[in-house]
Amino acid sequence: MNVDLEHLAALAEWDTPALSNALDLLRLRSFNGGYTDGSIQRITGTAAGGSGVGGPPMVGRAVTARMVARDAGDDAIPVSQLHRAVSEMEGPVVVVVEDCDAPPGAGAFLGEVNGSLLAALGIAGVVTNGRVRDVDVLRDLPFAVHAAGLCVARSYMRLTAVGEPVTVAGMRVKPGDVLHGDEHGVLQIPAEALPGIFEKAELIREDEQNVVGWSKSTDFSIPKLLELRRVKH
Ligand SMILES: O=C([O-])CC(=O)C(=O)O
Ligand SMILES: [Mg+2]
Repeated sequence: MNVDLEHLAALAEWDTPALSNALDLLRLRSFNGGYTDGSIQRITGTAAGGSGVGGPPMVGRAVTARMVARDAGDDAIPVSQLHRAVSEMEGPVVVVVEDCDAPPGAGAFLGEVNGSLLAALGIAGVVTNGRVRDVDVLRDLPFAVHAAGLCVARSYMRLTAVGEPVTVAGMRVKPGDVLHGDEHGVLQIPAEALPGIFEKAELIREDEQNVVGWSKSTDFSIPKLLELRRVKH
């Protein structure tokens, strides 16, 4: 499905909880899927020098890859395949790397060198269930990094596939999928949710702000609270 790039820019105005609520309202997917499960965190933000805390959301379309690192093997493919896939994707790109080792994290794909090359290609972020290194440099690169944590070594790291569906932190991702990420995690936005998601997000924000505003107002009372019926789903 085609994605309007203006809609991608508009997604960056919202945080992941708001967009997730709006997706629930649209009922385009189950309530318990389509987002990362908390086993990965935002390691760096998108602002120069940024930590994982604060900073603008990451928005882009997925370019996918698989890697292994724990043991030696002769299944490596050239990293140029990834660079080609990034350069051919229309719009901002989030590179999604599934670390296929069990357990993952023996060696990093993303560090200073791979990160600098991807920065030169203008990517919006990297999402991996694996680990990353050279974190001081990653903090200064102009894209967000979501990963399971940091690691020391490269080990036998190599890419083994590009352009295949992958699963990262419980989230299934296909090439071209729209991803939105912030401190809370990464959310997949079904293309058919655009542009309707914005109206739903506004509705929910109004509803929530009414309740929050009331909780702080002089009109608030415990009897009224006990009468309040907020039923979801
Ligand atoms: O050695 C690797 O490929 C990973 C890494 O640290 C870098 O990209 O700088
Ligand atoms: Mg390095």
